Amino acid sequence: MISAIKKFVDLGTDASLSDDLNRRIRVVNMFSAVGMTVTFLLGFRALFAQETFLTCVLFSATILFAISHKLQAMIGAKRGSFISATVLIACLMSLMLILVVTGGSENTGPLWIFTVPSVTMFFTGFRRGLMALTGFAAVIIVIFFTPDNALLATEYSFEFKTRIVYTFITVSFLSAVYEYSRQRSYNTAVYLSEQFERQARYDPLTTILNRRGGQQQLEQELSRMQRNKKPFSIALADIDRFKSINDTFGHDAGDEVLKKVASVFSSRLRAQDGLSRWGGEEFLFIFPETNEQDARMVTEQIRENLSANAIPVDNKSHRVTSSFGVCEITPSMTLTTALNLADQALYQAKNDGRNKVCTATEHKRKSSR
Ligand SMILES: Nc1nc2c(ncn2[C@@H]2O[C@H](COP(=O)(O)OP(=O)(O)OP(=O)(O)O)[C@@H](O)[C@H]2O)c(=O)[nH]1
Repeated sequence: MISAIKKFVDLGTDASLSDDLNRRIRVVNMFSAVGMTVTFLLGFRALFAQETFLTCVLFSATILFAISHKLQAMIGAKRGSFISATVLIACLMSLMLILVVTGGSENTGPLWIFTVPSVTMFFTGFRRGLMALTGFAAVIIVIFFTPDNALLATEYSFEFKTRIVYTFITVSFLSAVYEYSRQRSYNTAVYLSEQFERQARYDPLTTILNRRGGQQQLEQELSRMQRNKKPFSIALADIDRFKSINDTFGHDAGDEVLKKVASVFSSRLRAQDGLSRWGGEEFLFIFPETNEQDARMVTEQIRENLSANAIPVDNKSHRVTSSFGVCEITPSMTLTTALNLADQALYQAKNDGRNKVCTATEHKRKSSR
């Protein structure tokens, strides 16, 4: 029973949608359930009281509430939720207009229209809600104040009608203010969480991904490889004798060099490749769907490009080189193993005299000699 209710309420929600949209979809579903139940029970009561018109209206509303619930799943979440919310609001407003025109039980029908502002605002948002409520208020005014009560099937005092209209406008205004500030707060919260997420993944100095961002990229690439079974490669790069740049020209010049090296590295990459700052003067490259030999070739071009062009900082040219360790990752390998192999290859490149590229296979061959 509980799982059936949960299924009904969750219909149309999806983890890929925003929390706000999923929440709206759930509320639309709950509202459909309440609308269906209430109109169905009232429809039965009207049937036994032999009020044919009211019975038809209420049962039609039950059907519309049920349709609005199904629409979300049929049309696809975002558009479906918009259409089903529109059907719900249209259904609610039509019921309210009938209550206003007929007076409902002992002329208390118009009191129900106060449910409209909050529901409309919540389901349709500030702008559309404001337009829908303005239209609804205009129709109510026309129904109430058409000369000789021509559009009313009952009679209300002038005082009652004006009070209802004033109060409705006030409640609508308050609901609009509430929805507006709710939307603003939600947008601010989303903006801040995106900023925090960005700060947590990017390196402020070089503006490329930091280690955390690189690690996430690696995990994404690993799961992609597990799906398509195509190996990919990584390369660890470490700037050669970077300490001497800091010691000779100062830490600020060192920072500038790091920024420029990151930009030289990025400029040689394909759109699908990844680059992150893995540590102080260490960088990680990810080459999707690339075997070790091809990754070696690309890395060799990057190495050549860096060493061939001096980096200008504070009117001085710095010849900067880097060593690289390349490793191909196969489906049977863990990331830790691959990073260790790339690290060992990198230190082999350092031992071989720096400004070199060494692959994990080459390192293995050399160390087994
Ligand atoms: N300016 C600057 N320096 C950094 C940063 N992060 C790490 N470093 C420096 O990078 C230097 C790395 O030096 P080492 O690990 O000794 O290696 P190296 O001098 O590059 O020599 P090899 O790696 O052996 O070629 C250290 O002096 C760190 O202080 C940074 O963000 N900015």
